[in-house]
Amino acid sequence: MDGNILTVSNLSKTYPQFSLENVSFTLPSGSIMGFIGENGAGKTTTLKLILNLIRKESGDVTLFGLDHVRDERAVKEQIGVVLDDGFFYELLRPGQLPAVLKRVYRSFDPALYDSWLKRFDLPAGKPIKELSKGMKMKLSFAAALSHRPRLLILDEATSGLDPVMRSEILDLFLEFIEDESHAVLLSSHITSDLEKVADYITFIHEGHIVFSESKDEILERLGVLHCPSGDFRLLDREDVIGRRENQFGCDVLVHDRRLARRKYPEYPIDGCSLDDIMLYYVKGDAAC
Ligand SMILES: Nc1ncnc2c1ncn2[C@@H]1O[C@H](COP(=O)(O)OP(=O)(O)OP(=O)(O)O)[C@@H](O)[C@H]1O
Repeated sequence: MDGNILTVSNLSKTYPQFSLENVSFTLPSGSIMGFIGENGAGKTTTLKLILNLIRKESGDVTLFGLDHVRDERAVKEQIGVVLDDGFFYELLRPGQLPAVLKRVYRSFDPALYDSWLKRFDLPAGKPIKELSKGMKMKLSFAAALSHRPRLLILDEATSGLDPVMRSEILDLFLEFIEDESHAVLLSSHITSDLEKVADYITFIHEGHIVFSESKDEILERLGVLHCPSGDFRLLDREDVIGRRENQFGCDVLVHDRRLARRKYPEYPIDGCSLDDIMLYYVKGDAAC
């Protein structure tokens, strides 16, 4: 296996009104990747394709050096999954889950599961359907972590949690990847969380990958230039990702803020956030 826990190559899937086209990215061991994109961009579809929960049309997915379809059992044994679309065991109680989980995962560790229940303050005897959304999410984490996976795949898994619990889960991710042989892939709309913990950001827009890059590099490179609306046409189009008009003029997301500072010293240029980047790509207008 190379240094990547996950390699996705040219993954495609077509629904009647949506297609995911040639999605490719790699997730190195020892890292956390944030998967971002607007509602309906294709995040859940990509994660479900990786997990072989839905059938791909074309492309390859390799996890731990294994093929995700041919070696599905061995691959699943090493993944912890938390999806946002409900918990499957509503009628059971947390204390009854080990009986189910040990049939699914050979390496399921009941003592480890109990320790997660305690750490998350979860009642073993309460029916799952009576737990709050946040408690169900925490229970999903306990279940996902108790077979000692090497990769966590999480779809909007922190959105129902309060800020204190979210911060605890983010610390848990950092702890999880510490030994360099684990990794986390998480989709989230809470980009401030990703700014705190992600090493890489993969941005998907309308079924296409816009970029998959080191978070620090992307946040250091891109910037927002402010100019009077009439001056926008003076900028080289190749420097511009998108622009937004406001009452004071025009804000322009540029590919390289250092280069833009040299080329356009008359205009102020700021750094940008992941939210800015999504907003300009999704809603920004690049036309003069
Ligand atoms: N089973 C399906 N049949 C038809 N279309 C589907 C199906 N599942 C998803 N889609 C469509 O695929 C597109 C991408 O959906 P997906 O759930 O992957 O987006 P997402 O990026 O996870 O969005 P969100 O942030 O809202 O969760 C949407 O237009 C959705 O309607």
